[in-house]
Amino acid sequence: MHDLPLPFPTSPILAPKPQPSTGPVPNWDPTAPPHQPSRRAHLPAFTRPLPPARVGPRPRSASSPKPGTTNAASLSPSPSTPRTTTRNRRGCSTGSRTSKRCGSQGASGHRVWQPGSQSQSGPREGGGDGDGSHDPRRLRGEVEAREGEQSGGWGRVGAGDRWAGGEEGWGGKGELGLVPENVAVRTGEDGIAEEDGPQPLEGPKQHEISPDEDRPKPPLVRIHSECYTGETAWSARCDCGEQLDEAARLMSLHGGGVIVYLRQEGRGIGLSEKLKAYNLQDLGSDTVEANLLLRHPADARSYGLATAILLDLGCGGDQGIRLLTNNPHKVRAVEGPNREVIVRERVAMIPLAWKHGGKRGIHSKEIEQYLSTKIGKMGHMIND
Ligand SMILES: Nc1nc2c(ncn2[C@@H]2O[C@H](COP(=O)(O)OP(=O)(O)OP(=O)(O)O)[C@@H](O)[C@H]2O)c(=O)[nH]1
Repeated sequence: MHDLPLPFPTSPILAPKPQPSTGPVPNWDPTAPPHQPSRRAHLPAFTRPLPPARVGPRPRSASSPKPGTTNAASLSPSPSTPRTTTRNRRGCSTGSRTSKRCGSQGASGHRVWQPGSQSQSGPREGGGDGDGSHDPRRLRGEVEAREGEQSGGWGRVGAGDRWAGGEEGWGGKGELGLVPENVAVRTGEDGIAEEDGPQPLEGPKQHEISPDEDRPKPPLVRIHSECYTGETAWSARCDCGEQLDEAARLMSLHGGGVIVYLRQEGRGIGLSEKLKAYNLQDLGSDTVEANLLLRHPADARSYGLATAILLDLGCGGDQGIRLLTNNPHKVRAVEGPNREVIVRERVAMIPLAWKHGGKRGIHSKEIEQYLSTKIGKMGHMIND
């Protein structure tokens, strides 16, 4: 049977790509109006549909979806938040691009918190990195090109989940963790959730209303670069693992957010080259010098994919985002040349050891050198 293009995004896992037609379509009705494939049918399927919610049973209310249609109820920021997007039998979201809001359930079927309305902002004059890598049309192509490479998919983070791309683990060139209020974060001796950690379900209100404005704050966003050594092995050479957990913790306390996980290990040079750089650092080079000695740029990353992902989630427009970072280049890069995504606020990621006088977080000679090189040579702003 011929597969007509679907009017909603499909997961590469669940749905085969439509094959080009080689002949007349069986049962084709010549009197029927020509099929107009929707624009969405040709857009990349960034995400795969949510697995069944794992945050425990929820009482079914009269407005609960019927079996066969699902939505991300467990990620719903507020019981009063209208949920209009449902899924068809394939589990695909039927939400439309135009109605999508950053944080609302989007094309992927994921729900990320996003308050308020938004409109598209006009282009920014003379903005951007100037290297052309953030042209949204190019970004879209970049995502499409990478779609084929995706080995896993997208995941959300729910209670009990760690930072993995859903059930199949890491995958793809960029991954997304959607952080609901009941996110699980690491706790322990140096844990970050002990003192003022997330308060599941009974936690803070999902929509933070600032006193002087009646509209909610822009969503928190973390664009995180892969760091196997820091996040998985908890190396004391960098604070990457701490930053990832801290981002999740902050989002869990402040109504959710978006984590875009980019597979740009070692600032884009890859794990094996980063390990070579570590050897050079042991011989006295700093992180920048080590990269240069290995004939790599000091920072080989790009953020065009992150911009495209945020746009796909509806994070473009006037409301903007609050970006968790100390890296000014990241702020500029993620906005794109025409300021497709507006960073309204930079939220500093202060090392826990600095915040807590060395009582918490990572402390080592290496990390102090690592941080001082970031400040001195890469312009990072590690302050509030
Ligand atoms: N080449 C290299 N990469 C490193 C080193 N230490 C950590 N990384 C990588 O650096 C990336 C994290 O980037 P950072 O520069 O620490 O931080 P950032 O993302 O630019 O800035 P923040 O948003 O403030 O965290 C990850 O991909 C790590 O794997 C190192 O010594 N050498």
